[in-house]
Amino acid sequence: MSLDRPMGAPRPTLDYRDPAGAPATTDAGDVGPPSRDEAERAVRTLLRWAGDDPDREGLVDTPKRVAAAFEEFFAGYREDPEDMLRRTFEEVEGYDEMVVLRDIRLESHCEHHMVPIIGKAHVAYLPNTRVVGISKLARVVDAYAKRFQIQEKMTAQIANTIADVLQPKGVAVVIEAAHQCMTTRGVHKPGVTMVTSRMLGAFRTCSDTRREFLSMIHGRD
Ligand SMILES: Nc1nc2c(ncn2[C@@H]2O[C@H](COP(=O)(O)OP(=O)(O)OP(=O)(O)O)[C@@H](O)[C@H]2O)c(=O)[nH]1
Ligand SMILES: [Zn+2]
Repeated sequence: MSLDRPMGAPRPTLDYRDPAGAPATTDAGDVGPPSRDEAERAVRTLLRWAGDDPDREGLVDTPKRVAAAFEEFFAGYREDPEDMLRRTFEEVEGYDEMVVLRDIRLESHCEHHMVPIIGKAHVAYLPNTRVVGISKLARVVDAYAKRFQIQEKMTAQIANTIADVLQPKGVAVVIEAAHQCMTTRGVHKPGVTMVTSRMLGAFRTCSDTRREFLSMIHGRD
């Protein structure tokens, strides 16, 4: 079944570290993944650029630590979100009501400034005979969050992947997040939260369904 997809259906793109993908080339002529040593040297350069001495005791291991931190922050490039949703369960006694996972902690990085985007995601779907393990919905959120992102794209990617793999009657994703590029630099507006949503299928076409979802994520006691 096809879901209403007004903005097209971008598929997850393979990154340069995926063996199945072609190596990416940049304007600087870089091809393929840099070595860890290159990455650490780049961090040294940034430390010097910031005005500090990368050889002083407190900073000497920082390039190593930053490289290791990047492996955590950007683990999503090594994950396949579609694969996470392949295992489903059918013995649900005909359960066909909305399944909502709310308040999923979201940790991402802004692709413009490489600083954190911190917030929460709410994900819902209307099952079409099959359900998926709920942890998998949170894993899909992580797989897209742990990349360089803008919030709109991340919201759409999560919803589109769930729609493509589970083929449910509808999918809804809402993300509420604070962007450190706005709170700790630039325009300096602490407390501002960006809210994005992607509604597909019944969540898009049926206002009652959408309202039920929104009241489940916001109308709490
Ligand atoms: N739509 C959208 N914009 C974002 C997101 N994250 C950061 N931005 C914005 O991306 C824009 C980048 O603007 P530029 O003018 O290229 O960069 P800049 O000079 O650093 O801009 P300022 O942040 O205004 O200082 C800024 O307005 C950011 O607030 C996001 O997830 N979605
Ligand atoms: Zn930013």
